[in-house]
Amino acid sequence: SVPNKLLTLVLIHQNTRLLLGMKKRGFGVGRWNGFGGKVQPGETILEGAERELLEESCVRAPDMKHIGRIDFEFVGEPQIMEVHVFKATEFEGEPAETEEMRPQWFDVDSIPFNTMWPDDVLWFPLMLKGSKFKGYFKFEGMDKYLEYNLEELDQS
Ligand SMILES: NNC(=O)c1cnc2ccc(F)cc2c1N
Repeated sequence: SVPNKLLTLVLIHQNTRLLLGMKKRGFGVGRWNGFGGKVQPGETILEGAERELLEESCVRAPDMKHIGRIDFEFVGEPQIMEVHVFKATEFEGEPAETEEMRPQWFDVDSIPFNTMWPDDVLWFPLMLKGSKFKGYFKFEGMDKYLEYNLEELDQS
């Protein structure tokens, strides 16, 4: 009974384009991803998301909204990774490369799923269409999930 590890993930979705970053080091290195990371003690999940977005991409997105939560379990690890997903449409500044991330715009019809986490292809459509969602994936290693569930939540 270990408390979940709180993480954030921010996607900037502007009309037909999506901002992703190539992770240059650390967890998920070599994959295109949204921006985010660990929530620090004393900050809210939203504050953590805003901080990580700025640190990793050099932009701010004051209109970001919480759109989902996905819990990731890894076989053999007691701590569940609780990822809170946020989406923004507006941003301030210019996306710029940092030590962590190389940002790039992708058309929503050509998202590079083959160089992303394998679960993204399942829930990105929900994120792109504006649904709220809750998911769970059990991973064995970094490239394969053994089980999952994913549900769209009522907006009402
Ligand atoms: N954009 N997708 C993610 O950020 C993502 C996807 N899958 C994961 C699976 C296990 C994990 F620990 C983290 C992620 C994750 N951050």
